[in-house]
Amino acid sequence: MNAEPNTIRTTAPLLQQGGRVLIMTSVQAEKEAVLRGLREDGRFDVVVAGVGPASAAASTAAALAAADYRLVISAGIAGGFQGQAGLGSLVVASEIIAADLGAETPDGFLSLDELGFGSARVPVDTALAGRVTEAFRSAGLTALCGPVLTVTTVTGTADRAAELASRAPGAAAEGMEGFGVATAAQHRGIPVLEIRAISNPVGPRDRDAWRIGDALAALEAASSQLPEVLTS
Ligand SMILES: O=C(O)c1cccc(C(=O)CC[C@H]2O[C@@H](n3cnc4c(=O)[nH]cnc43)[C@H](O)[C@@H]2O)c1
Repeated sequence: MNAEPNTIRTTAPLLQQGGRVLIMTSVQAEKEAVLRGLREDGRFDVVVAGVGPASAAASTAAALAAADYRLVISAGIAGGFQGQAGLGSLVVASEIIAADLGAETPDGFLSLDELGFGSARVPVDTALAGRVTEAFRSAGLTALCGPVLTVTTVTGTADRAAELASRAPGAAAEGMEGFGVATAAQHRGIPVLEIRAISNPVGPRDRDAWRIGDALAALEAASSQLPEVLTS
């Protein structure tokens, strides 16, 4: 490990002086959406990490061992919490939280932090996350900055959605890779962002209602803004 956990290295100006950015997606369709948005900007590498935090962490660690990066981004589609993030909108993580990493007790869930085994939260550079969110909005996209949860099981009931929202007040989205990508970046002292495009609501499972095409279009549009916002 090259840095203290929870240390955020300064991130500006990220893409100047030869700085490179690593973007991790879970599947090929997300990678292709990101690449379309980036329009062959050679300062970015986009890698498919696989689904779930373990595969994401292992893939990110391998990529970070192979080249120097100034920033790591976990990017993809995600579920949006009701009242927070609507279908086709974008969420930039203000914090990356492993929402089901802990222990169940008769009195409720205890997080890794409460158990005293480290932290289930990886901080982000909130100034950078805010700048990226503003850039998306300036481009006419619907975007918010809020906590993004990493789960190992996609939420499929209203009760589970409510339980997760109570563990992480203000939770905006849930995906399955952010905490894995962020942990690998944190171990090397490299700043991390998570950018999610909302394909479905977090709640009762209805796969037919997933709007993957709209989410991938939003992910592409968001990616097209990254070269400029990370240069300024
Ligand atoms: O079927 C397709 O065409 C397709 C295209 C792009 C992506 C997918 C996925 O299924 C990606 C899986 C990926 O998506 C994240 N995700 C999306 N919604 C949720 C959710 O409600 N809860 C948790 N994760 C979600 C997750 O990061 C998966 O790895 C399919």
